[in-house]
Amino acid sequence: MSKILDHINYPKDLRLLKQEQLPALAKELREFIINIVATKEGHLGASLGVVELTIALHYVFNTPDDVLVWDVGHQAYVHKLLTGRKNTFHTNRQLGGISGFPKREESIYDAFGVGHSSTSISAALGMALVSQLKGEKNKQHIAVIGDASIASGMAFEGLNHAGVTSANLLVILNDNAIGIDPSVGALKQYLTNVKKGTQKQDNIFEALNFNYSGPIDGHDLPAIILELERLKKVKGPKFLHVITTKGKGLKQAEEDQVRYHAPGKFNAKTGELHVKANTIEAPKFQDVFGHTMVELARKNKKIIGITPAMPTGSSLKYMMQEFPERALDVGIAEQHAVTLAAGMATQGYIPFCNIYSTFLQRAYDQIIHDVALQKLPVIFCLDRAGLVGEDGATHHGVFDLAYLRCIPNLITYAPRNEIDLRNIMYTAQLGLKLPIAIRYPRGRGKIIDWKQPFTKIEIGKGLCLQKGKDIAILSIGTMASIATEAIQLVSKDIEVAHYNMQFIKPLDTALLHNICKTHQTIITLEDGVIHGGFGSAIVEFLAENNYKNKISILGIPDTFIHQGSTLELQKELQLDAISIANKIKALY
Ligand SMILES: Cc1ncc(C[n+]2csc(CCOP(=O)(O)OP(=O)(O)O)c2C)c(N)n1
Ligand SMILES: CC(=O)[C@@H](O)[C@H](O)COP(=O)(O)O
Ligand SMILES: [Mg+2]
Repeated sequence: MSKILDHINYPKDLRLLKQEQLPALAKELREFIINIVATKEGHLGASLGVVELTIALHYVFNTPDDVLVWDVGHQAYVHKLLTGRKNTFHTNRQLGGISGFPKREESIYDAFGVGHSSTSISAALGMALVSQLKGEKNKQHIAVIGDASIASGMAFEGLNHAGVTSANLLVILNDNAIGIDPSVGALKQYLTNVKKGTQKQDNIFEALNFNYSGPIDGHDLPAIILELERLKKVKGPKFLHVITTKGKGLKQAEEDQVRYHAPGKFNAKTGELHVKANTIEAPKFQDVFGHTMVELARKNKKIIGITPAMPTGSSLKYMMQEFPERALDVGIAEQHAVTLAAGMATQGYIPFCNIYSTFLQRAYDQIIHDVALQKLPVIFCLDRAGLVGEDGATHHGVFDLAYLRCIPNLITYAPRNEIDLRNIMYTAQLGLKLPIAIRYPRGRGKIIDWKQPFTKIEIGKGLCLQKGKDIAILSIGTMASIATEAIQLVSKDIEVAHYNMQFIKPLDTALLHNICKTHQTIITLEDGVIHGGFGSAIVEFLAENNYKNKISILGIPDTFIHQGSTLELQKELQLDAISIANKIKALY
């Protein structure tokens, strides 16, 4: 029997359906998403939770003329299927495929590019205000934002502004009471009370001048459609509170919402996760961070762990389990996390502030103004540094070396392996006079036996990993292991020296002088942008000291890098061992 979804490619097809057909379509959409995500991986729970809401939005509103902005965008799979991407959805998040997030160049239905949270209200308000200026009276501008994302500062800034405008803005709060991990904070408590009907104080959103309605059941299609039809005719800022269940329709995803946020491969029929064969693997850097935090916190009572909404992703959850009062999830609040850490450091405590490299971009002024300028010894642990893979351009942590290196007082270090990560964490909590940023990649390292006794690392010291007279490679962080492979590939013909500089700041200038004097040709290797990053630091050193060595900078070129597996991207960017070996040969 032909399915309803077979006949739907765009919202215009959807709008031809009778309302009674929509629940069946919702079921088909869930099956479609489950079947593909089960084998191709991706974000699951969030999209399963907004199937009815997405259908209703495209059914009632005249998209793309009415604009729909998804916050974060990890929940936009249904939107993608209903807006021309059903036949390419199997390429979701893969090299050359469609993006896992809404992206303007991908579709006119993707009104705004997303990936980082809490931007939707500001973006939709911007569009709404321009509509007003253009005299477009009936156009609606809709921001769909989750309960964790709305608690972020940026979202509040947008609400605060919108409330004093007459913009045609509809903010839809998709409240499923969870982010990736359970939502936190006073706003979450407020929303829970609203749901339970026990909220005593005034409605926050009405107090901000929004025409508020809800909470309504976000899986009840007739109820949502009725309410959206009503809101379509209301002018000015409106706020609809919708209650949904993350993972709706897949038992396991409803029951273990954290795991099924992005579950990896699973059995589409049973919902069971694929269990890996029992092989001994090197740990994830994240787990090295998480377990080391616990170990250090047991001995040093002044240590505090901070994460903005990523306790599971960062593995700070281990410390949260053992020391709940000293390990804090502050919600999606990167700026707050940094300044909170700064405040704690003024009191002699030792905050480890763990933030994904890409999300720390949000808190740039806080690093400069609140931490570095005041020489506060905050320990930044920058997770997901370098290429992150399938999340793509919005999430690669490739800018940090460049954006941190120019900040005075900030020590910047990239561990070569798991043991170095442990040791620098140990070193940092012994007491530094300055802040330090420690950046490490997503995923597994290479050392199975990583839990070695702690050793102090000398700040500002690089390492000679291999001597060689012909060419010197200067690597940073985990790129060292790719450099090692490349050197092996050419070792029959070329003697390549390998230095892992460890610190981008302060640079080991004594070692650099030595390298420049003994090697005519130098290659720098980093998993960050080549403009302003590690290689640039070495070029500056050469220029400042009048060295005339031949130098080649390998890293991320001056362009945004799309999605793909990290290995695929490394090959494409010629940052894999074979490409680097070829580069060495070409320079020899
Ligand atoms: C600035 C920023 N910080 C952190 C994240 C990581 N992140 C992605 S989704 C998410 C949770 C979002 O929760 P919510 O808004 O409630 O949406 P839901 O997943 O429940 O639909 C987080 C923390 C991000 N994308 N952007
Ligand atoms: C949408 C989003 O920002 C997160 O879900 C992100 O995809 C998590 O990335 P990791 O899988 O690397 O934790
Ligand atoms: Mg949520």
